[in-house]
Amino acid sequence: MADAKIIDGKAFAAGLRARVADGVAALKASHGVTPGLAVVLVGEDPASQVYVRSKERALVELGMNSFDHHRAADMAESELLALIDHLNADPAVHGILVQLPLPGHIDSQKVLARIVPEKDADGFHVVNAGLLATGQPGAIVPCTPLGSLLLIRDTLGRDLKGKRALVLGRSNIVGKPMAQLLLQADCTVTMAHSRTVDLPGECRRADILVAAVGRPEMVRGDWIKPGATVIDVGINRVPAAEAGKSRLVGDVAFDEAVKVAGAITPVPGGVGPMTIACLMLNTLAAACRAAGAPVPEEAAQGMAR
Ligand SMILES: NC(=O)C1=CN([C@@H]2O[C@H](COP(=O)(O)OP(=O)(O)OC[C@H]3O[C@@H](n4cnc5c(N)ncnc54)[C@H](OP(=O)(O)O)[C@@H]3O)[C@@H](O)[C@H]2O)C=CC1
Ligand SMILES: Nc1nc(=O)c2c([nH]1)NC[C@@H]1CN(c3ccc(C(=O)N[C@@H](CCC(=O)O)C(=O)O)cc3)C=[N+]21
Repeated sequence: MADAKIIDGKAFAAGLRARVADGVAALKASHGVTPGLAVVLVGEDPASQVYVRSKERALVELGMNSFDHHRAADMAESELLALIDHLNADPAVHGILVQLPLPGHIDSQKVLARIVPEKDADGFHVVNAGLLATGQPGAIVPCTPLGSLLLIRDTLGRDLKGKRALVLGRSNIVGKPMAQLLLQADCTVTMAHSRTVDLPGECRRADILVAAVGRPEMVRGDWIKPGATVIDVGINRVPAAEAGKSRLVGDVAFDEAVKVAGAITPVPGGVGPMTIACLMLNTLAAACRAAGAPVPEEAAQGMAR
C-alpha cells in the first residue's frame, strides 16, 4: 500500500492566518476595532517562553494588538487575579491567554475561572466548555481541538457523519473538547485513557484517530486501521542521536503509522502551528462579537454562532 498522505498543518495554518489577517483588516474598516490579545506568562519556563514568543509574533503579523504581561515565578496568586480583573475591564483587550502550566502555588482553575468567558481566547473557561458540550451559540472552542478538526475536515471533507472516531486522552484542554467537536460533527466517538482495556483494539476500529496522551510514539503502526486519518497532537521532547541535542516527536510512531494510515499529521509541522493560528482566529472572533460584527464561520465549526 502507498504511504499515507502527510497532512501539512504548517501550510494550512499559514492559509488560516492569512484569512484571519483579512478578517482583522475588515473589522478595522467596518467598526474601527483592532483585535487585541493579552498574553500572561508567569515564570521563566523555556518552552513556555518559546510558545509565547511565537504567539506574540503571529499577533503582530496579522495586524492585531499584543499585550504582554510577563511576571516573576513567585508572584502572588492574588496579584495574578488582580491582573486578570484589570484585563477583563480593558476594552482594548478582546482575548486573554494565561500560559499553562502555572507555578505550583497558583490554583490554575481559579485563575482560568476569573477570565470573563467572552475574553477566554483559549476556550478553557467552564462556561465555554459548557456551551460547547451543549452545542450553544457563542462557545469559544479550545485552539488545539479546533485546529485538529479543521485538518480533519480538510482531509476528509466537511461531512464526517457516521465515522468512528477515537480520542486518546481525556484532558480538559485537548481530549474532552476534541470529543465534543467530533460528536457535534456526527461521528461515533470513543474516548480512551489510561484505564482503557485493550487500547490497540480500540484504536484499530477508528476511521479518525486523535492521539493526545503525551507519551512519545506510544501509538504503534499495528494499532492503526488501514486508511485511517491520524491526528497526532503530542509534543514530546526526547534526546536526539547526537549527544546533548533533543528532538520533537509525537504520540504516534510516525515511521510505522505512515505505512498504514490514509493520512497523518507530522510532528513538528502538524497540529502545533494550527494551535497558534486558531488562537488568532479565536481572538478575531471575540473582537467581532464584542463589536457586534459577524463572527468568522471557521471559528464556529458548524455550531450556532
Ligand atoms: N499541539 C499542540 O498545540 C498541543 C500539544 N499538546 C500535547 O498533547 C499531549 C497531551 O496533552 P494534554 O491533553 O495536555 O495532556 P494531559 O497529561 O493533561 O492528559 C493526558 C491524557 O492521556 C492519558 N494517558 C496518559 N498515559 C496514557 C497511557 N499510557 N495510556 C492511555 N492513556 C494515557 C491520560 O489518561 P488519564 O486521564 O486516565 O490519566 C490523560 O487523559 C502532550 O504531548 C502535549 O504536549 C497539548 C496542548 C497543545
Ligand atoms: N494557555 C495555554 N494555551 C495553550 O495553547 C498552550 C499552553 N497554555 N501551554 C502549552 C501548550 C503547548 N502549546 C503549543 C503551541 C504551539 C506549538 C507549536 O507550534 N509547535 C511546533 C514546533 C515548535 C518547536 O519546534 O518547539 C510544531 O508542532 O510544529 C506546540 C505547542 C500550546 N499550549
